[in-house]
Order: sequence, then structure tokens, then C-alpha cells
Amino acid sequence: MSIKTSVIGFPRIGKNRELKFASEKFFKGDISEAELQKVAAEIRQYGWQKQKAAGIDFIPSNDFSFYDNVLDTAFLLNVIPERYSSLELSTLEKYFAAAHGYQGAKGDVKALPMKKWFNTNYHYIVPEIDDATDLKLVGKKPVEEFNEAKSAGIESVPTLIGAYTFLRLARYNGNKKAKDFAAAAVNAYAELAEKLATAGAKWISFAEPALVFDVTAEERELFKTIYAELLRKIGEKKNLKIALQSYFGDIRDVYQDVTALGFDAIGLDFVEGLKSLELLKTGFPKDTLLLAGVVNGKNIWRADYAQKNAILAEIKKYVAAENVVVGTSCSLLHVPYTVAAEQKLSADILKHFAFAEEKLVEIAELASADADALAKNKALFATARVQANAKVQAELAALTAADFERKPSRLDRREVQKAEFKLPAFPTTTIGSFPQTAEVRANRAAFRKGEISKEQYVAFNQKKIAECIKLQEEIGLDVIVHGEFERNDMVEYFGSKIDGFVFTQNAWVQSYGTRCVKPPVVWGDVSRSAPITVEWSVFAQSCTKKPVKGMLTGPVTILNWSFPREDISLKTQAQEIGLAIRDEVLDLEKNGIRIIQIDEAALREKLPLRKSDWHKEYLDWAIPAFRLVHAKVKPETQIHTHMCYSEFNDIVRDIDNMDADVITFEASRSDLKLLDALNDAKFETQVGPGVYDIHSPRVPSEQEIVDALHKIIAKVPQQNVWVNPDCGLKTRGETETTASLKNLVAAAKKLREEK
Ligand SMILES: Nc1nc2c(c(=O)[nH]1)N[C@@H](CNc1ccc(C(=O)N[C@@H](CCC(=O)N[C@@H](CCC(=O)N[C@@H](CCC(=O)O)C(=O)O)C(=O)O)C(=O)O)cc1)CN2
Ligand code: MET
Ligand SMILES: [Zn+2]
Repeated sequence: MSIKTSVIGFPRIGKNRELKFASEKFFKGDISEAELQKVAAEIRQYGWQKQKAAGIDFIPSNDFSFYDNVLDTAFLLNVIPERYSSLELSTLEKYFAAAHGYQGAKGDVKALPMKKWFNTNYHYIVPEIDDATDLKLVGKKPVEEFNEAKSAGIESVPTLIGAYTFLRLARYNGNKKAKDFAAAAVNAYAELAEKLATAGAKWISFAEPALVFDVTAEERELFKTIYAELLRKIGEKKNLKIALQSYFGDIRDVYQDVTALGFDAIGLDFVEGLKSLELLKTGFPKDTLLLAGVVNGKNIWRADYAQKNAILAEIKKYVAAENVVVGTSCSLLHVPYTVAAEQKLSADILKHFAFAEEKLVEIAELASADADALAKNKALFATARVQANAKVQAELAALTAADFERKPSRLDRREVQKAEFKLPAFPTTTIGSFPQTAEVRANRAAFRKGEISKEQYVAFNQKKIAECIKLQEEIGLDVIVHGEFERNDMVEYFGSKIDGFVFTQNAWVQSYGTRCVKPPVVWGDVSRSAPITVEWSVFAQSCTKKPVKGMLTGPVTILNWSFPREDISLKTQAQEIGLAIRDEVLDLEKNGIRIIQIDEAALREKLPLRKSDWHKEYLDWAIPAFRLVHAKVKPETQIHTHMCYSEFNDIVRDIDNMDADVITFEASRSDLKLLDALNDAKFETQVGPGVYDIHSPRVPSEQEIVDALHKIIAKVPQQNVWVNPDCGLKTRGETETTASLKNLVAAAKKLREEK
């Protein structure tokens, strides 16, 4: 008897990003809703048929989304703020209005906020609940998609974001809290379960990834209340089975509750769940299926069957073999579709890759214990995939404490830099990128396709840089940037210039809505063979007397937004990338660049989901990796860094400990709590909390920026304050950018006068 198999979710942007392109056309009014729906149906069909062909037993439905599954759940449960529901638009248009705002004949509303989905580069839409929210079942999406799969001959498992995770991730604007909506949520989910059962569903799966966070006593009560009641209600319909699916870690705080509640299946993550095996040893209920997440849903490497089988063997000591189901550790949303779409990489490289479709085959092969497949896999892992780079290894081995310690101290450097730059109070700057217009993209594309020469490509970008600098001088900014016209993405660009990475052509992964990324793959030891940005920066500096910031991406961000190796530690990889970027920093300095920004946009992203793991598992290597990059620069060289997500209240000391001279970060949309945290921590790094939101085309008025600055100087010593936007301007238009920056400079001047 072959073991059964399950999948938590499948990619949904389309094998060639069809959903992205169709949605963007729909937004522009170029295609109808019906045409968009047709593309969506084809994408769903594709995923189901691939899973069926691979022999997957538990195939999910309702894992598709036009934008985001959390937003789908909000629309399913009537958690739709009135400003969207009252728009005279179709339901799908209201949904998109909540996802990314609406500005047009029918109204003007901003989008709901977007947040990182656990420890991934996917982002979800944060549902907004207030005291008047009438949580109840209003949508049909799960039932419709179940029926759609059924008519295609597939008996799917409708998967739903569970009530606990939904209520845990929502934002509450009134006095009511999650627990005040528990009863309503139970009723809505029970009603939905009944409808699904009537439609013929045999199973439903509740995804509860929020169980892998630290769970407080109060949250645990909420979880128990919800499911005790929901299972009781559903239990009245005896032919429906219920799975509880966790992922992105282990559920140590609620394992006992989960196993006691009486689910028909429990999904545990044996990849990121450090304690999952240990928990299993404490007992697992009889006659319950264990959906064993052993195939990594986040990486792009082939699974090592010997290692996976060892885990499965261990699992079977505690769970009857017939109750073990082999599956993915999380949704396959976080990996690209298929290795088959890669034509440029050699077969020797590609044979080590498994994207979503290849992972289906892996699950099936692990379940069937097919002898040929086992032998082939054994052979693949028998030899080392890559040769170590001796030079890099020697450099790593030679690192000492001094490589991580910049001298003199920040406060001493500060005096030196004051004399060096003679910047005014409230110095103004931007984060790096300027609008990536169609012609900028076209220039890169033409060069990539070999349609223009290197000289033509460089000449175009130099012209753009010169114009960009002239514009910044006219606006009156103090520290200038070159504009980043040569970069498609801040990580892909560096990856493509550093040895040790490999690149895919079509390995797109959804980051949010219609936006995708193509993460580079860390293939071997990483090293820099030639300067990357120096010529651009030197050219930019030749255009102005004002200081031009060199612009680099830091090691932690490059690593976090790539697919890392698994044969060596993240710490080692971050150090290798750190050494490569350090070479670049020192070359920039040698070539007259006196201010260097090293972006760590994604530093916060991979902070472990549990607080107890923060230091040991992450910060203890991530912060030193950044220090390594800049420790050897001269005292007068000013090091900046930038972070996109300002939710670092709990780690401000660690951020300060990166020992940058200046940090800029997103603050305009967030509250002032971070400023309080900076104040409490006596934050020493000079700071530029973004004074306006670059994610919107709206132009902030001078007064708004003055007001923002007043709030900032109420908490941060004036002499530490920089004035800058939130993040890079690459997604903005040129007109609004110029208008916004003029107001920003005017606001800074006003504050100088007030002093
Ligand atoms: N890696 C990463 N993660 C991040 C961020 C980030 O900046 N980088 N920011 C945060 C938000 N996430 C984001 C993720 C994606 C995009 C984004 O704009 N993505 C673009 C793709 C960007 C890109 O690489 N574009 C290439 C073009 C790539 C391409 O498709 N080229 C086609 C041809 C297209 C043509 O010729 O017109 C091809 O080569 O075939 C370029 O500009 O050069 C998109 O989905 O639309 C923005 C933010 C968090 N995570
Ligand atoms: N320097 C980069 C830019 O301005 C930093 C962006 S952070 C996502 O685009
Ligand atoms: Zn940013």
C-alpha cells in the first residue's frame, strides 16, 4: 500500500505570470471582468491537473486568489470596511479597491495596509475590524472553487484560512478585540462547512499558521474556544472530516490542545518546525491522519530522499504508518512553477532544482518509495554539488573580531564627519532609486536582448544620471543619489554581478498582488571578481560637488531575498556575501565616494517568529554580517543604511548595534511608537524616519512634512534627524516625485529657520 500524499497550496500567478498581466490589463480597463475570470479559471485548472497527474491525494481548492487569501477571507466573512463596500463597483472591483486603492469616477479610497506574511517575502492585506463589523458568511468562493474542481473531475480539499489566524492577523480599530468576534466567526465557518459538505466535500482544511508564533495564554484560550465549538457544530454533520494545518514552524504552545480537540487530520511542519518531532513523541491521537510536511515548500532544491525517509521513519515510530500522509511543509506559493521553463542553465545545475511541479513528483516518489527514484536521488546526493572556493574559505577563516569592529567609535566619527561634509541641520536626501520610467526599463531590456551595444546602454544611463543629479541640485537636496537606473531589482542586480549565484529566466514568485520577484540562487561560495557599482558612482560624483551616496545592498538582504544554500549555514553565506560587498565598499571609498549606503531592507524579514529564537538563530549572525561590510572604512566615510519595515521596536538596540552612521526607514504610515522606542533606547545612530509615503502617488504638502518633522523632533534629538522619503522612488512617476521632493526640502528649510 502506497502512502497518501497532500499539498497545502499551489502557485497561482500563472506559469508565465498570466494572472499578473491579465489583472494589470483589467485595472487599465483593457479587458473585461469575464476575460480576467477566464484567465483565473485556466490557472486553477492547470494547478489541479498537475497535482492530479502527479497522483496527489489531497489536492487543495480555494488556494487561488486574485490578490491575497487573507483579503479573500475578509470578503468571505463580510469584514469589508464601509468605504469599500459602499463604492458603486462590482464585488471584484471592491476587492481590488481594498487591495490597492481606488481613485476614479466612483470615489477615492486608499488601500488597506499590507504586511509580511510570516517569514516569507509574500505580503498579505491586513483586515480591518471595528466595533460595528458584522462578521458573517457572505461569500461563496470556496464553494464555487470546490464545484469547479469537481466538474473537472477532482475531489479537492477546500482550504480556508482558519478563524484563529484570521482574527489574530486582523487590526482592531474599536474597543472590541479578537475574542469578541469568535462566536460570529464560528457560526460563519460552520455555515460554510455545511455548504461545502452539501456540495460534496469530504474534507475541509483549516490553515492556522498563526499557531507557530509565541501563543499567549489568552490567545490559547481563543484558539481552544473557537475549535471546540466549531468542531462540535460540524460534528453534527458526521460525513465531513476536518484537518488542522499548521506551517512555518512548530506549534509547541498549543500542541496538547490541537491533539486533544479531535481533528481528523493534523498538519505539522517537519522542515521549519524545530520541535515538531519532539512534540510528536509526547503522543499523537489514534485514528488521526498526520499530514507530515517533509518536502520543503520554500526552497528550490531537490529533496534528499535519504534524509526525508529518515524523518518519515522516525515519525512512524509514533504514528501508525497508514495514518502518515506525505506532503509539503507549507504552500508551494513560495516557489516558482517549474524547472522545465529554464532553458539557459546547464543540466548539471538544473538537476539539483525542484520547483512546485517537481516537488509534486518528489512527494509522490517519497510516498511510493519507488526504488528507481530512490537510487537516482541517492546518486544525485552522493557527490558534492559544488567545489569549495579555497580563497573565500581562507578569507572566512582569517576573520577576527577586528573585522567586525569599526574604529573609532560612532560618536568620535561623528565629529570627523561634521567637519568633512559641513551639512546643514536637518540634512535632506533620498533613499536611492528615482522613477523607473518605461524608457529606463526599455533601455535595460534592449541591452539584455543584445539589441543595443554596451556603449549605447551606458550612454543612456549616464544621461539619466546627469539629469537626475541636476534635478536633485535644483530641488536643493543635500546628499545626492545616482538614481539606480541600471538596476531591475536591488537584490537580483547584485546577485547577477557576484560570483557564486545563478539566475533563472522564469522562476517568478509572487511577492504581493501582481508583483513578483525572481530570487537569485546561492549556488556556491560567493565572491566578487570585479567592481560592480564603482563606475556608475564615480560618474555620478563627477556631475556634482555635493556628496553622492554610493548605493549597495547589504548581505542580509541579499541572502534573505535569494534562495540560500542548505549545505552550509546562513551565517557563513551572509559572511561570504558580506566579504564581497565589503570589497565593493572599499573600492567605492578608494574612488572618492565619501558616503555609502548599504541597504538592509529585509533585515527584519527573517527575524524568527518566536522571540526566544531571535538572537541565537538570527541576530547574532545578521548584525555582525552587516558590521563586517563597513568596519574597515575611514572615519570620515559616512555609512548609511536603509530599512523598509519600521516594525523594529523590539530590536532597536540591535539596529543601533549595526554601527551605521545614519539610518533611514519607513515611518510615515506607522505610528509614533517606534520614535518612543528610539527615545527610550537612547538610539545613537542618526535617523531619517521617512516623512512621506512613497507607495502612493499622492504629493504631500510642505505643511504635512513640517508636521511630521515636529513629531519626530519631539522624540529624537534634533541634531540626529535627517529628512527623506520612506523608501526608493522607483515605482513613482516623475512629476509627483519632483513636486514631493520640493516640498520636502522646503519643510527642512522651515525647520532650520525655527531653530
Ligand atoms: N527582491 C525584492 N523583494 C522585495 C522588494 C524588492 O524591491 N525586491 N520590495 C518589497 C516589496 N516587493 C516587491 C516585489 C516586486 C516588485 C516589482 O515591481 N516587481 C516587478 C518585476 C521587477 C523586475 O524585475 N522587472 C524587470 C523586468 C523583468 C521582466 O519581466 N522582463 C521581461 C520583459 C519585459 C519587457 O520587455 O517589457 C523579460 O525579460 O522577458 C526590469 O524592470 O528590468 C513586477 O512584478 O512587475 C516590487 C516590490 C519586499 N520584497
Ligand atoms: N536603495 C533602494 C531604493 O531606493 C532601497 C529600496 S528598499 C526596498 O530603491
Ligand atoms: Zn525601502
